[in-house]
Amino acid sequence: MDFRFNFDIDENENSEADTHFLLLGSPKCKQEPVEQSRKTADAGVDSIPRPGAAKHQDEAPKTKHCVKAAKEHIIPGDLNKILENKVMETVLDLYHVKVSVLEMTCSGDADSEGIVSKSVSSHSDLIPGVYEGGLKIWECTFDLMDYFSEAEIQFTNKTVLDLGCGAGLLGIVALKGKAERVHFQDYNSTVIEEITLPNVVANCVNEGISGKDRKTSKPPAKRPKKAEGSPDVLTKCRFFSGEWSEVTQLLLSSNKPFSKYDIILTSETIYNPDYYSALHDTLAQLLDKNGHVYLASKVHYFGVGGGIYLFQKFIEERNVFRTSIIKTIDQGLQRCIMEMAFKDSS
Ligand SMILES: C[S@@+](CC[C@H](N)C(=O)[O-])C[C@H]1O[C@@H](n2cnc3c(N)ncnc32)[C@H](O)[C@@H]1O
Repeated sequence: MDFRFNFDIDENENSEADTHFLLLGSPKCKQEPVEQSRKTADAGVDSIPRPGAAKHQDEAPKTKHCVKAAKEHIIPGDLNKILENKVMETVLDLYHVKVSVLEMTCSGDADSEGIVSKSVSSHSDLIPGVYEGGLKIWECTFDLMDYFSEAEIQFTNKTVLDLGCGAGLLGIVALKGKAERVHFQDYNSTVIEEITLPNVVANCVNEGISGKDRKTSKPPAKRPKKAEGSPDVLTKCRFFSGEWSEVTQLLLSSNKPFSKYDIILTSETIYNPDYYSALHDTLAQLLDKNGHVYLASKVHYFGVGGGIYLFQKFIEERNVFRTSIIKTIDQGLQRCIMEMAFKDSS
């Protein structure tokens, strides 16, 4: 699969994105004098470099940056609404929304962030701080799915987070593996509403698409069958959008009971070193003390700068987690699967 990066957003485009966010009123925009920025930069969890923040604080006397606020997405009562107008295709026996059709049909309220049109018009799969790639299924998702089968990873009765979920296939596999709870997080609310939630419903709700269709992947079902009956599986799920530190705060401060995750799954989320601090702190705050993170990544993201060894070094310097590379995939761009657990876990 060919991916397009766009990390050279010109000033106008960036400010347009910020204005757009302001008009929507969803993300919080903070304006900090440089001294304040420096203070928070030394302060650990709150010092997270936010998507959209200037890379080098010294170059920006005042940093105005938008933080994509966290939101929990309420699952609509009428599940058929979620599948309405969706064209699905299959991969590895899983159904997912066909993005090329979504690109032609999704606008207005359905794409209030404007990320579908921005991604198409900029020919880009990543627009930092605006769109973080969740409309597409990235190849390391499949590496991680293969690894689950090979290593016989058990999800039964586990609490699982699919972090940076995009299509949500990893969380869907965990749901099918009888996880007790699965939460899905993506940066973009459009991704959660137009991709992740429909995929969960199509794959998991009362066989939203019939088991018969599922076995014959040719031709793929274009439209999911109606979701019928009690959507028990959805009572196990929660869906969140927003920047990682904001989602963490929302989960930890919410009135709803929250227990930490036994397993956090995350694929292709370490391409941008600016986000490492936020990602590290999110994992540290949300993982159960005996939990495991399974992270899949390319060895290096050309043009962006991140990669598995850079992230591993970052993690080791923080001295909270132990890491091990448990699989290397050598076809095409080299890719890896890394496992993480707390240093002091049993
Ligand atoms: C390249 S996509 C990968 C999507 C999916 N995991 C896959 O493998 O197909 C990266 C994902 O990480 C999430 N992400 C990246 N940076 C983020 C940030 N700073 N805060 C929250 N989510 C972020 C986005 O939601 C996005 O879906």
